[in-house]
Amino acid sequence: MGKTLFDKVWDAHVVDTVDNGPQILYIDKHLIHEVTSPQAFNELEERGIPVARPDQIVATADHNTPTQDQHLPIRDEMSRKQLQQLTENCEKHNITLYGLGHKYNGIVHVMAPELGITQPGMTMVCGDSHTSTHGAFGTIAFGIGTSQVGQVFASQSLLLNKPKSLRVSVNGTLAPHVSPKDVILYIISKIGTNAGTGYFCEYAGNVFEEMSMEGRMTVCNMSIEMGARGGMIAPDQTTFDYVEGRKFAPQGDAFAKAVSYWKTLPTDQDATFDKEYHFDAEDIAPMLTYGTNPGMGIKINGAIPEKGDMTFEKALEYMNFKGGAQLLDTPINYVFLGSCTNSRIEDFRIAASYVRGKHKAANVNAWLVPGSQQVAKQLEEEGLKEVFEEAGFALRQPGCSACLAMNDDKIPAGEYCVSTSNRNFEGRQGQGARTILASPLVAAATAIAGKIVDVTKEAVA
Ligand SMILES: CC(C)[C@H](C(=O)O)[C@@H](O)C(=O)O
Ligand code: SF4
Repeated sequence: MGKTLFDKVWDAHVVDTVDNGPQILYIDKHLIHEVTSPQAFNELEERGIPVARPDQIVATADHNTPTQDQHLPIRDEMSRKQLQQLTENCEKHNITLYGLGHKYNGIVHVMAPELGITQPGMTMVCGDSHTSTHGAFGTIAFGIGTSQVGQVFASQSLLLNKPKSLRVSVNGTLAPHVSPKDVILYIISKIGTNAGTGYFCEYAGNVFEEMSMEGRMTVCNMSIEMGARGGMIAPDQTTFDYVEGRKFAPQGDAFAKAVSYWKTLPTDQDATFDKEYHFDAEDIAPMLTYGTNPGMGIKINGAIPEKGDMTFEKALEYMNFKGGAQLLDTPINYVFLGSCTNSRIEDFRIAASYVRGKHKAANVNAWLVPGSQQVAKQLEEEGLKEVFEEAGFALRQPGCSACLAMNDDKIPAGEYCVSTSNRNFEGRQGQGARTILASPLVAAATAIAGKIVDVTKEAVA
């Protein structure tokens, strides 16, 4: 029987198998950040265990970093301490850290791919659920808990039960205003936030084949929001072209050799999956969420369902929306363009193409937070910084920012925020804040209009 992409990468990393039990998987790359690493370092120290492969670990500071005045000492004590601790731990254990202000600093799931740290066929982990992002490269990448972070520090491997396999196929032609974010929000709205529990997902079909790497990362990023441990897309020429020439990618002959291996990874024709879903691209429209989990999504010109269960009712109450209502024309005072879902250069190019020559509505606070220093630099080089500044957007420095509001970037209670991030949980963007998830295009259009508008009726460059 044929093998799936997941099987091939998994099997290539099995170090040992417990009879009828879990397997020990070798981990190629371990990414760490300030929030989930300190306890793991402490545990190692308490037990006198050294870090097994410091050269396979890369650290960044992203979650609670300020997005203004990053050159100044951090005011927030908790944030300052966490970053200090990360710096000390990395120094002590010889781990490369791209700390605040470093030219490679950024959100872990943005900076690692852009540096070529993420490569097809790898196993990658991070103490962070959106590690699934890296699956866009045909990589087994998933989030782990703090005790597992310790396991990987100590052994560069993990004890794991092999997950079941799930394939989500989308074929056909997407309408012009439909972006990768809409594709994944649509999928989750259809299958729910638990459909992937216990599974590792592969996205297949011409829609993903035709997507850029940025788009594939957006899709894989949200795999965790449908409950899957991770999501992957078969590596192809788009992947190889993206990886080639990046700082930590193999160079010259080594690259050619790697590509010939990567080409063997796509799922075999006769491989089977434990569960499959199929969708038509023609059915997908720009999406919005109306509730408090990413599965509560509707088409931009659709209506909120009339009725639902307790979770639904509670969500509507929190969001102050009515069953059966449309979201179009809802006044919006906050727009957040950022997060590891949508803070790559392509996301901002799309937003800029809409914003160019326009100005944000007077009621809107529009924040644009690049995913990394390199993206920030690109914004400048491509003249997009100017476009956004002229439109009245506030450009901040890289970090997770209002995606989870661990720093000062909080949405006030009761306010709606159209956000390009991945989670709309209660209080996610600040206590009492109401998040509406959307694509960069929809977020940009909202900022200009000061309310939700039907982008499908607009011409897009
Ligand atoms: C802080 C971190 C552990 C968390 C995660 O695991 O995803 C965060 O990144 C998030 O998006 O909620
Ligand atoms: S940007 Fe948001 S989702 Fe991504 S790692 Fe940071 S907090 Fe988590």
